Amino acid sequence: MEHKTALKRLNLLKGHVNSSIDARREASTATFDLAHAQEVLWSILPEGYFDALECASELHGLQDPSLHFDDRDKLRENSYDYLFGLINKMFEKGYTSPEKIAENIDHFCFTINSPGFFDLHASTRFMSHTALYSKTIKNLGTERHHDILMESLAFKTIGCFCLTELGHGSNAKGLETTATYDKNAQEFVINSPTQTSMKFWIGNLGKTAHNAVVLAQLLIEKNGKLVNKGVHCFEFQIRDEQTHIPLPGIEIGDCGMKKGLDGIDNGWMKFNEYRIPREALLNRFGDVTPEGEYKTDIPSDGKRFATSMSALSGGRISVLASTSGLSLWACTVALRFSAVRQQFGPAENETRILDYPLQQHRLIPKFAQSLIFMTGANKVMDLFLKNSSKLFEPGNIQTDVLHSLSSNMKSFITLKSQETIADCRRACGGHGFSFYSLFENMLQYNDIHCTWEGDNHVLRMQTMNFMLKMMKLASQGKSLPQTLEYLALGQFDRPKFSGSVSNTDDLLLMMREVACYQAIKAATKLSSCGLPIIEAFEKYQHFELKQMCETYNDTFLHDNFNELLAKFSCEKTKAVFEKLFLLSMTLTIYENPSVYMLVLGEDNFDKIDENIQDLCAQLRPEIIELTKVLPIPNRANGALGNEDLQVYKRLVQHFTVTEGVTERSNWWKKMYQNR
Ligand SMILES: Cc1cc2nc3c(=O)[nH]c(=O)nc-3n(C[C@H](O)[C@H](O)[C@H](O)COP(=O)(O)OP(=O)(O)OC[C@H]3O[C@@H](n4cnc5c(N)ncnc54)[C@H](O)[C@@H]3O)c2cc1C
Repeated sequence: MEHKTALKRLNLLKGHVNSSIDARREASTATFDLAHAQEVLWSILPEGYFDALECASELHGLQDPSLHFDDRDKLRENSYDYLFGLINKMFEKGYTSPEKIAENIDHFCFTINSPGFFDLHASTRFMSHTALYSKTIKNLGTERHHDILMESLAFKTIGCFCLTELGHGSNAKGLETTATYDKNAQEFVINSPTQTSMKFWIGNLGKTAHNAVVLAQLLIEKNGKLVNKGVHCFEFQIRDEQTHIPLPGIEIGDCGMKKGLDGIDNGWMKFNEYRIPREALLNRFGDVTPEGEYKTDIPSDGKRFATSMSALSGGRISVLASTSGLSLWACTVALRFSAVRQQFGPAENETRILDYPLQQHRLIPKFAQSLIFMTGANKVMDLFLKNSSKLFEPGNIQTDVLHSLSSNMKSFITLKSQETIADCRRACGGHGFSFYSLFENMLQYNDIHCTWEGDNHVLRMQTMNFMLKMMKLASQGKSLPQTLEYLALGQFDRPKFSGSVSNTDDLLLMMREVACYQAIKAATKLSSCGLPIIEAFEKYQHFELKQMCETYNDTFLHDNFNELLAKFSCEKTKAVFEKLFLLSMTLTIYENPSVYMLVLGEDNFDKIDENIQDLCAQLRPEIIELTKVLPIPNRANGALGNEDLQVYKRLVQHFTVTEGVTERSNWWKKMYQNR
């Protein structure tokens, strides 16, 4: 989309910005071209990002998420209103349609991340319904599931995706729900045979979903015995259309109190001999004939299951986009607040806390790092969309590359974002603890990003396995996927750094060499420790193997940002982004001394500290204007982070609109009982 159109739309979302003295002062010190910076950065966003935001801005009551502090039930209702309101507006304006979404569900999901700035619960609903439920029908279903797919994409049927059970989540192959084929009735009988087999944690299930995709062990009868054909997906109705009560044979409930994300109804479900038609099986990769015979083109149960699950990477990539957005959002709020907040110094003109080097060191490097995360997330989205039509092709290496890359990135970035958001909250002192700062919302939402769409540690193990396979290819001189080409450097010894720690090319080369060295070191450790491979893998998972994965992540992210720098045509603007790039690399090195100290040597490592200080000081005059480069709607920045920097005025506005703030409590008499 044209940058001008995007800017117009983002301005729509700003509301009226009354420029304050603080805001004018900060804008006056910046040296880069804001419009050019936006043009470059927004060019990597998925097409349609601003369509969804524009529709969101037109919905009543969505002006400021920090004014939404309803009770649990109201939050849930509101998030549904938002979901339906937004999608209907997008249909009305012709920005999308059920048919367009069907062409590429992942693309739709990537664009629908943006309205999350207004309501994170509604974003979750979109994801549970579209990225999990509808997408599974599309990927694993066939022609016979077309109508139900289109109903779901028209948002007439709301669905949920039921993999996790009380006893199993990560180990999906171990789940216990059964689907036994009854050839006389040509039906499957769904059962929850044990307490631990009840479906659990399922988003949209507790109170709202009409239908479900349920994963269950498929059992068919052969020679008088039940044979398990492994985990398969089934799509069926779970609630009565007239009463919304669960159908006979199904029990559904709410998972109860959670540590947050109350606007989404996570639910549990138990089956007691619940019968569904044979056609409910999503039969793209395996089918049961009416006579009860199992048919498949992929005979290996393991391969069939892996193929079925492979397209779920899209959900994980949405998490990447969301977590990097949350991290930048938190930095924006904390930086803007810090540019106004004054503590100590001369009585008549106290110092702004962002002018203290300490506050700069806490926030500016995190901003740089989060920006690198965001560009990396968008790169993976782009790669995924370009390859999405081929992801199911047998033997397509790109499927494994994308799966391992996105798993690895999710495992590191969600955790770093969590630290960043928590740091930003503390960097705002007491006001960071206020609901109106929005940090608590961000923290809760990002926290679950570390677990859903695959537990971070479990995901990282999958990357470890893939990388070890790639190491074998590298040792045989075979070609490698582009993201892992550095493995061919053959860096057996610890690299020796001879460049300058202020030169991004030198640091980038070092990062690649270190990543290769760490991978060779990990593979050598595994093969030489004398343990069986599985034991060795488990023993070194948290050490050498983790470092192999972390340096892969660092290398991918910084290589990618380096490519983006080539898109800047304005030298002054490029210079500012080069500083951010150097700062992010420097922070990465600083945060991982056990890997980088021996490579750089003590003297160079000391210079890293100095570089952080210098770069923060150089970026201080730019940083508040830099927050405007982000595609975050201003209205979503709560009381502390508005672009107009009128922090105190907004805080007072926020806490005074809360119902009953100045009223006497209804238990006030108790205050007098001891008198
Ligand atoms: C709010 C919320 C919404 C959700 N929505 C859905 C949904 O819509 N649909 C759905 O199907 N599921 C959903 N889930 C479930 C979620 O996907 C799982 O909780 C997640 O995949 C982690 O699985 P688990 O709970 O089985 O964790 P576990 O695998 O039991 O993990 C527990 C701990 O054990 C560790 N661990 C596990 N295996 C190993 C190993 N081999 N070696 C070493 N350590 C290990 C993990 O790292 C983790 O720290 C949701 C969960 C939540 C909380």
